[in-house]
Amino acid sequence: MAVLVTGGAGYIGAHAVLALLDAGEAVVVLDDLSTGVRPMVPEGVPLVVGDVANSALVTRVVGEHGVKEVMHFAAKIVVPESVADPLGYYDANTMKTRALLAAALAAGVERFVFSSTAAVYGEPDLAIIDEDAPPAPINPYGRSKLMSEWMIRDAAAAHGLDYAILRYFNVAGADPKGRAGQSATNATHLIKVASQAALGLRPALSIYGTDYATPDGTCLRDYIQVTDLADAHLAALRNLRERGGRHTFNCGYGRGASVREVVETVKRISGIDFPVAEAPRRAGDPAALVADATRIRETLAWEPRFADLDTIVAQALAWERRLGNGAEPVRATG
Ligand SMILES: NC(=O)c1ccc[n+]([C@@H]2O[C@H](COP(=O)([O-])OP(=O)(O)OC[C@H]3O[C@@H](n4cnc5c(N)ncnc54)[C@H](O)[C@@H]3O)[C@@H](O)[C@H]2O)c1
Ligand SMILES: O=c1ccn([C@@H]2O[C@H](COP(=O)(O)OP(=O)(O)O[C@H]3O[C@H](CO)[C@@H](O)[C@H](O)[C@H]3O)[C@@H](O)[C@H]2O)c(=O)[nH]1
Repeated sequence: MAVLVTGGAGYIGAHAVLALLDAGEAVVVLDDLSTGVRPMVPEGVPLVVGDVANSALVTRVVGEHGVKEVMHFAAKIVVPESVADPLGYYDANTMKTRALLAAALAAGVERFVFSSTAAVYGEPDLAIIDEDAPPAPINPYGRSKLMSEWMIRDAAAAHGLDYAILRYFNVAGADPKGRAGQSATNATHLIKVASQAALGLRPALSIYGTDYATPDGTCLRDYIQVTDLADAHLAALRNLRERGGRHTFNCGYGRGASVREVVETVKRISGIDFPVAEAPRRAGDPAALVADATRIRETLAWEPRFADLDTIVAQALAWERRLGNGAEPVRATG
């Protein structure tokens, strides 16, 4: 009986695959390789190249691998792209999740773990957000994910599915053993971009907005290390197996770091003083997004192992060095 991981050749999905393998679970990956890369799927793990909306394919994979559980990571994830191409995002994230859900339910899947996002909260009044805060996404990406959450809840109520919706805050860092990391070439995430600037792979870094109502004027984010996040998925799955249920969990640490703090940390850890420019605000950026993570800690007994920003940055730099050297990601052995 294998866990079906959609998007398992992508950044977070690949780390979830490693966490599952490390825990002795069988895994099958379904990925269309639109942003994911084949070498991120460890040796020995079946990779089915295809679309999550291909119902016949999903039915076949579920049947052939005895799948009862799905972790659904596959999505488009770039916020500005979602503003430029909203219908593309509703198709990729909302409609394809609907198709996957329908095929999975019809094929007998019992448990579903879904990648949602802090973007469902929009621009919250409160700096620290718990799961009961009213969702109010401010861009098509966040709305495409919120609609998926609603579909999962409704389908679960009608068809008896157990689920965990995980709302990630800002995901960063890399596998501590160096087996995986953020490999996308056009990534826009701050820690990735700053690491590339430190290694000379980008000429400079721009800080978007220095006039926010935050202690140093730059945005605050709750950066969660990707292996800790993968562990949270495993804990959520085990909880569903043991107790069933329907859950929504914030995934973060409950503390914010400013853009300036992140930039200073990357400079200090790398020992490289790369050029930094102050630029206007980026459209759609809330001033602060910090998770109240009480629920996931209490319900799943989830204990982060890599919550320190220095550690996260060191991992991101190590991974970037490896990619900068032209090396392919290592094929992990699990
Ligand atoms: N990176 C973050 O900070 C962040 C924050 C919140 C939520 N998320 C969510 O986490 C999930 C994973 O994000 P990521 O950062 O690993 O992105 P990613 O782009 O690295 O991974 C997405 C993977 O899904 C695959 N994929 C996309 N559409 C597909 C389809 N129709 N069929 C099959 N495969 C498909 C891609 O090839 C890729 O391997 C997404 O659902 C994203 O919305 C990410
Ligand atoms: O070159 C850069 C890149 C980013 N930032 C700033 O850094 C902060 C973090 O930005 P980024 O790393 O792009 O993440 P977010 O825009 O916060 O969004 C991420 O985190 C969200 C959850 O909090 C997820 O929904 C999104 O998918 C994910 O991209 C923001 O204030 C940006 O303005 C800069 O100043 N310069």
